[in-house]
Amino acid sequence: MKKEIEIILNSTHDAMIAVDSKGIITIFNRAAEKLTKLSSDKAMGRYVSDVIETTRLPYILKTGESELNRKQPLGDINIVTNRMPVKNEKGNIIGAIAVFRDITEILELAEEITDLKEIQIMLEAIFNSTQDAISVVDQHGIGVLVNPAYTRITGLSKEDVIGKSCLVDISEGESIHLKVLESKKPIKGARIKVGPKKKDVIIDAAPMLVNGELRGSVGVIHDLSEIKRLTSELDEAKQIIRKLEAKYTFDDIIGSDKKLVNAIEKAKIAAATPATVILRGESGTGKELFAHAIHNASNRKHCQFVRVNCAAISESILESELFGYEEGAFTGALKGGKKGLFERAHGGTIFLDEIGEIKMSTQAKLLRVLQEKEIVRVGGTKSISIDVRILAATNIDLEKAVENGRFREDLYYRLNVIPIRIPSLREHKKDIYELTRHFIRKYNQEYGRYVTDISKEALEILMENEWQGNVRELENYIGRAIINMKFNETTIKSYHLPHNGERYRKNNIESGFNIVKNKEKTLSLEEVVGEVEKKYIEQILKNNNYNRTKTANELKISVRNLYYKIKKYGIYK
Ligand SMILES: Nc1ncnc2c1ncn2[C@@H]1O[C@H](COP(=O)(O)OP(=O)(O)OP(=O)(O)O)[C@@H](O)[C@H]1O
Repeated sequence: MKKEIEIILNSTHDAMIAVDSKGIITIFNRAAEKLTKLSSDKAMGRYVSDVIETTRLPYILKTGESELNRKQPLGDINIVTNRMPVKNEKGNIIGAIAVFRDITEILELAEEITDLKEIQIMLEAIFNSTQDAISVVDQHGIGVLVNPAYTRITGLSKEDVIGKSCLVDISEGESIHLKVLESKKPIKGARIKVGPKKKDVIIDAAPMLVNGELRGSVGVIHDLSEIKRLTSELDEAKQIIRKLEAKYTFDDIIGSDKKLVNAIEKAKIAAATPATVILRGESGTGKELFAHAIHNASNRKHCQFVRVNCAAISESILESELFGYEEGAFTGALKGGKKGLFERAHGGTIFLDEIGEIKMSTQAKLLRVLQEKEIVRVGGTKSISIDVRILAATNIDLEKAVENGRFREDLYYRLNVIPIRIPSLREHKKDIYELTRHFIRKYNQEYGRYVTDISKEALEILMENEWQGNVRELENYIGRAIINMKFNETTIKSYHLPHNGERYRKNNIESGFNIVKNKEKTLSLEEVVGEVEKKYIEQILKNNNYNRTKTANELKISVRNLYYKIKKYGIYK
């Protein structure tokens, strides 16, 4: 029997030490040897505290109390111990026993579990807060996980998809999850429609492989309307940036007619001086093109070129845009104030387009800049000196505006240092062929076409046109003609030329009502008026080849009001 007990004691992983009533060691098993690194020969028959200090067995002998699950370090390991007295039938203490176990590994495991829990919490936070929807399915294509963004984008809740086939959320297109599960390969940029609202989305999906075994598929769903919105914001930003750099030079001005060449020669001379230049001419004649060329031929070409469309910015903010403002100048003013465009153009050129549209009080401030070469920020008192070359442009009769008291005479003279009149296209029709070929080359690049020329008959039609919208109108006209051509056609023929004006005009109001008629739900009166107004403005702008002054005149509204509406409705050329 003694032998059997010995085998049991030595085969358990728990270390065991027993003592008699005097504290002399009577049991010291293999696990105890391993743990204490002592052989049982050296331990057996000795007083326990002489062998190991930490057993506390003498204390148990004395008090007769048990100590259970006590955790403590032992050398460089951690142990958990149970200690208890051994009593006879009468209840007298005849010995004590200590059973202990190495829990270092368990503690390390627990630490790892805590780390894993933290990672899990972090992943959950990312999963729940990302703007992109995430959907996870198992290897059979059954939904297992979706995040809140998934519900926001698709309109489907967890309950709608979890435990269900991955086909439930698709309203148009194929299941990308199924394709991934089938091919075990990732798919990028797939476009489908999801949910009851048929949301347009782009999906990137990848297989989940654990040790090479397919366990499911994870899909990230991007809201396409959001991407479209961001792209259009980016386009807008690019438009603004484009306006901040002068990209044309005199080489980009096409034409050899004497009137145009005279204007170019005058502009080249002006470019070599620091003098203020005013560019006069109808809309679309190339005033901005000339302004770019003058800047790029001047010694300021390496500094900023800032273009300000004085008609496009509302009167109330034009001043603060031009001259900047001090902190607290008005409600909504930025902390620390803001630099104006004149300060930003310091060392460079400012191009004040549509200068005839600015109100009298701003004209007074502008005069000061021209006279004193300094500005005062809105809400400020300090003068800031600036070194900016001024180029201005207008298509209105400034002399008449002076006569009517709408434009300051002193400012007129200050601006009129070097006036350059750019001829209307009617005055240099001879250049139409050269310009047409120039625009053909431009659109070939833009549209990836191989148009080489224009036929004699088509050119004759161009020569007969009045070109109220000048070179801009011709440019758009050629663009539309090229769109009308088949891909294998290389010469613009008369039948490619768009029919102008009247035909479109007749249909304007009708097409305006059609948009309203075709709507699925009943729109509010304001929405209907807005839709028709937008469509109508777009049409008239198109008829006038985007000549804003002419469009405003036809619509009988101010140019500024037209700019406001163009911005409000997001009308782009
Ligand atoms: N001589 C020319 N050679 C080549 N392109 C030209 C020429 N004149 C005008 N253009 C082109 O015609 C379009 C209109 O020109 P631009 O914007 O300079 O006119 P603008 O007189 O400033 O018009 P607006 O008064 O309406 O602002 C531009 O795309 C410009 O590049």
